[in-house]
Amino acid sequence: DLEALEQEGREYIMHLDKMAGLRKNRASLAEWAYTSNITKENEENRIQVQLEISQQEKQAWEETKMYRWQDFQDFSLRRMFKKYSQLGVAALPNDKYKQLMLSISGMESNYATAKICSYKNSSKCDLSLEPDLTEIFSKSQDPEELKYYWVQWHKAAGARAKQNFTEYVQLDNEAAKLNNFDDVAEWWQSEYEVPDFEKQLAKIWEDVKPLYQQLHAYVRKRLRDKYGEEVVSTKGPIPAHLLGNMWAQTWNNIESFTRPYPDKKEVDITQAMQNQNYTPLKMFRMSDEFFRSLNLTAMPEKFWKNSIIEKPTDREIVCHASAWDFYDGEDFRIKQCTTIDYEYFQTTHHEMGHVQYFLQYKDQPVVFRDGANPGFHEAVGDTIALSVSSPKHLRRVGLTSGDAEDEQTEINQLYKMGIDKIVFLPFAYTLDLFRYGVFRGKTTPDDYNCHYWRLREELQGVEPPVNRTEEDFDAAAKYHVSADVEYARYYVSFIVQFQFHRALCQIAGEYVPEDLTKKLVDCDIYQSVAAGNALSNMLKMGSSRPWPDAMEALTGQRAMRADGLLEYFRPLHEWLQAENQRTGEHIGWESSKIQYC
Ligand SMILES: C=C(C[SeH])C(=O)N1CCC[C@H]1C(=O)O
Ligand SMILES: [Zn+2]
Repeated sequence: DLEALEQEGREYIMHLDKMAGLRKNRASLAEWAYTSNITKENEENRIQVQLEISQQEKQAWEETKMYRWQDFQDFSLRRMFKKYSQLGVAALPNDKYKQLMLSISGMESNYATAKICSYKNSSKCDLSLEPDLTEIFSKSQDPEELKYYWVQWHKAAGARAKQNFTEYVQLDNEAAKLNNFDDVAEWWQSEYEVPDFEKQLAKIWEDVKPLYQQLHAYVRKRLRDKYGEEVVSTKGPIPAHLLGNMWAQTWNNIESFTRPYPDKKEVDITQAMQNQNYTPLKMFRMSDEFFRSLNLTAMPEKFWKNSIIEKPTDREIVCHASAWDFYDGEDFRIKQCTTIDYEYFQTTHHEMGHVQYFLQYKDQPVVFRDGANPGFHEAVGDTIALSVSSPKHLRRVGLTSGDAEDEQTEINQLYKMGIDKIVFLPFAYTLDLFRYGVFRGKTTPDDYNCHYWRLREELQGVEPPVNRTEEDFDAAAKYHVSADVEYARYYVSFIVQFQFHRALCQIAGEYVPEDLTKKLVDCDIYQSVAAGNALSNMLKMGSSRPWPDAMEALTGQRAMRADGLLEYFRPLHEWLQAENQRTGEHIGWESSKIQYC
């Protein structure tokens, strides 16, 4: 009878889940070995292990299909079977699977090991993206120097990846079809378990665009004031190399000379950290202490032993920050090439947020040890960082001296947060709108670059510093495109983190709507056990329930909405509208004069 069949199914899937945990542990160890020591041998070993594991997964998948799990009564049991019924890339025949793995690791190792020659000394050709080019982009205010490094990096990391990328698209789409998806775009979107995901992304952009356009207009004016009309036009897009970041995805590095009230005290966290001899380990200890202050879980012993928090000098590694779950309930790691600056202070909290999520759901079945959706996993650390970057918290930890919270200081603070959080949204939206078009075949290899820049101009209002051709492939100059990492997760994260932050601040008694002594911009949930417990209740669920259930557990809302972000930035939005009115700055941008199609 059905009861007995269901019980048999339960015993089968729990055993399968334990085996899956061992496979994922083995796969993670092989991938860690490769990305923390990039050698041909470690690459071959990683691919060999992935191949063996894909055989075992294929075997298990054949057995799982035999069960009539759709008729089972138990919701969680059905959900486990549903997840195990999707084989993934292992559905490819061996030779194609291997080819796909080679094309992705070819792009990723090219990105991680690319070296650029110095602008000032053409015989010095050992500059890496991290920390060298990142530091130059954070400090240089020489448009010619920035243009040189922008062009060199996009040649080395972008153009050189075009062949591998074209192969990867072909093979990954074949894998998608073997999993009953039309293409990889549909496969990626299925992770969000809502039928109208792409429409939701568009709706959020519609809600945020007016605020973005005001901020874009203000920044363009301040950049034109500094670099002149020849370099920054009055009504055109902003040249992408002048925004302090290789991909123009966050603009924090131009805060010092664009902030609204320059005569208010400079809040240079990077300088303060360096003056106080911060070390990478201190940054990690401070982040761990914040999580513990919320009654969340301390980083386990193995974390401190196995993590890599500084760039090694004796080998090549993948520097792009990452957090790792080894699926054995005790081995969790972070790998990043920490530098002592505000940006990496944020990144450290971001990565620790991933590990905290791992710790909170570690007693779930392996198949549920995942974010409620990929955006949730990206939002945990950032939500904590919203408290850490508040003036109140920075004063608490001694990174800024006291300054009365007057209106001008508050606008400067919201501006600092806005050139991080608001400007990121059109960038993130572009990256996956571009790849959706590629996977759907609307964008072919002959128009990769044209379509990429058309989207970046239309949504972000930026333009390349020089003309582009189809010899270039600028999208792959961004880690996630070269590493086959979906990016809509960050777009979702930058929206839901404000919904999480607002809920946690209310629980902590730090935010009371309409109470001017309890403003959202000043909220710091540090040491609030009540907030920590509410966050823990959501994180413990992992992916065991559809994400609207998880979101409702913490915020009472079941939908992803821009209202949290818009509420947080409302005073800035009003200020920008008045300021752009005062200066008569053109809102929006006319088409670029740079050739790229
Ligand atoms: C820090 C990570 C590792 Se999940 C990252 O890739 N992030 C964090 C924010 C956006 C995105 C990026 O750097 O492009
Ligand atoms: Zn992340």
